[in-house]
Amino acid sequence: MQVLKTQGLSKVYGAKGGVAYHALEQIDLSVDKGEFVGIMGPSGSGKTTLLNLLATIDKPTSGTLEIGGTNPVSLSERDIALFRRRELGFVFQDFNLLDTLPIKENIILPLVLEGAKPAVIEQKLLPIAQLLGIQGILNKRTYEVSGGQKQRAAIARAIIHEPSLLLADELTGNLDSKSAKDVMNALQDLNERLSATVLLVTHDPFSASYCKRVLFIKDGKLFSEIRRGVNRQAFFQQILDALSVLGGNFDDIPFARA
Ligand SMILES: Nc1ncnc2c1ncn2[C@@H]1O[C@H](COP(=O)(O)OP(=O)(O)OP(=O)(O)O)[C@@H](O)[C@H]1O
Repeated sequence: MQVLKTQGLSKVYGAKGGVAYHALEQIDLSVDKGEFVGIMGPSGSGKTTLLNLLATIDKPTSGTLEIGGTNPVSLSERDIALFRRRELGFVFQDFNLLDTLPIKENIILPLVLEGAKPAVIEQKLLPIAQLLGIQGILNKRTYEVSGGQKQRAAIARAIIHEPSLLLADELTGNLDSKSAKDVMNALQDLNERLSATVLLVTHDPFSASYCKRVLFIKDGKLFSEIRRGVNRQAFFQQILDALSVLGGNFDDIPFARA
């Protein structure tokens, strides 16, 4: 079953009056339920632009977009906000947890916003917390837990309402290598055990090596695609090779890590 489909998706900045800049051109992308897809590309290649379109934060100049069978571009502002809340989960580089709330309250927020009953909330919370290895920190405040634990809590919050698609933006960017590994292993478990559909935008070949498929974009166009076999380390090497063919400017790539 297809969760995400784009056809000819394009974004031109400054089209009205200013100098037109084609940030994304004719992106055809399709992601099935349960896939774990990475998007990589040099600085300025259009990754954030693509993510903003998929996140329904920005609208395409042309082309079509479907998430879970709905074209969000056709919805009213109010319905887009609801669509985003129900159909999408977000994980960001800087966690975006609310420091005034305990970890548990942060995680259950999407269900509280939906008016779910306390019993239903408890029923959904524990299995996800266990899967992500954070059941022991649910009553702690955000300042009492590590960066890796914060990010795993953010992943739990992004998935607890069972969205069609989980969008992750540089989710290991603020983590040391041990925490990054824990977070990526947790995300992989989530993808495999719950068939969660994940789309990850990253500069980091180590994080990307956890994906089953990585797409590379360059100058706003899809450039190439590689699929992972059984061996993650071998895929890491394939990603490095693909990046060197891609060229361009990559900031802070930790080439040594596998
Ligand atoms: N609001 C905007 N107006 C005009 N040009 C923009 C705007 N936002 C992005 N761009 C341009 O579009 C291109 C793609 O930008 P985008 O932020 O999507 O790249 P990126 O791949 O995410 O880069 P990075 O890895 O550095 O974050 C860049 O050349 C950028 O300068």
